[in-house]
Amino acid sequence: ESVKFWLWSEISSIYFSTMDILLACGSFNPITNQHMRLFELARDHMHRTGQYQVVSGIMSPVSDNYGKQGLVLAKHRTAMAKLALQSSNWVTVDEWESQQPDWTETAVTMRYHHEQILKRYEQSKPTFTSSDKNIASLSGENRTITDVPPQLKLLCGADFLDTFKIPGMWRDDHVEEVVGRFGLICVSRGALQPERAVHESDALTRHSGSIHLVREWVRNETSATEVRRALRRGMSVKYLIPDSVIEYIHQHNLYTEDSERRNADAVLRPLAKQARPEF
Ligand SMILES: Nc1ncnc2c1ncn2[C@@H]1O[C@H](COP(=O)(O)OP(=O)(O)OP(=O)(O)O)[C@@H](O)[C@H]1O
Ligand SMILES: NC(=O)c1ccc[n+]([C@@H]2O[C@H](COP(=O)(O)O)[C@@H](O)[C@H]2O)c1
Repeated sequence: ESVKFWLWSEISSIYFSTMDILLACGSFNPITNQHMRLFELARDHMHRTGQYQVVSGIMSPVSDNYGKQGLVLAKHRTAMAKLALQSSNWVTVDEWESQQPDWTETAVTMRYHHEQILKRYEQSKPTFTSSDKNIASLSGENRTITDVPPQLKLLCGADFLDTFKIPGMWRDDHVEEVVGRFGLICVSRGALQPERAVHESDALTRHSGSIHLVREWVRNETSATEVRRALRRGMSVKYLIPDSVIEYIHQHNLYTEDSERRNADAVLRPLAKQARPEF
């Protein structure tokens, strides 16, 4: 009986779940342990619904012309993220966004990754007989559902959700696209109230079925800003970010009074770009 139950639960989880790929966009200036925890928390949450199988995660550092104060070069932010994520067997860093000549809207980054996923899916899709059409392989954690391509979802923290309501920060059609077409997983952050952010936005409420709110019970208020502040003051950031990243920062003398002044008077690129009437 227990074998029967096990088989049933295995097969049903394959048949009834959707494969998901999580994409986190941000400065990662520098990457922190909590950035990596976001992926773990989101994956556990999605698996517990019984409806989603998270197969991989992508971290996409923003490009140099984002205009955020203290932003160090993308090549360093990417290198640090790669060092940190050496410890993950399912999350990788993607450089496409960081290498674009101008800052890229998150909806556009999502379109790019969505296309890449579809391409890879089409290339790797095996052919099936009608009887085994849904199951490609059933081998431990590598099982795949092949008649539906993986879905891309945006992964973020609660402060990201709050940026949707900042005037001029997001185009309405991009919010629709990110949330409605793709879907969003938002992890709580400190005292922020993501439920309220959804409630107070008509667009987010309309698509609340595609928004997954994850509660982080071990409240962790690590922020890259605080990490940079500690580094400038010569204080320890050990256990907030991986040792390999600390070493990289010291080797390249990355976070200094000077680096923090970078973009100090700049307008954030989304605000400047979206303010242009022809855009
Ligand atoms: N402690 C945290 N809890 C939940 N989400 C977080 C946390 N830190 C970062 N995030 C999320 O990670 C993503 C990338 O964040 P980002 O690179 O801006 O880091 P940050 O720590 O917020 O940086 P900064 O302090 O410079 O604003 C965002 O979606 C953000 O909400
Ligand atoms: N209109 C948009 O697409 C839009 C606006 C603001 C921020 N973002 C993105 O959100 C992320 C925010 O990162 P930070 O929290 O580091 O500022 C970045 O990846 C940025 O590109 C997108």
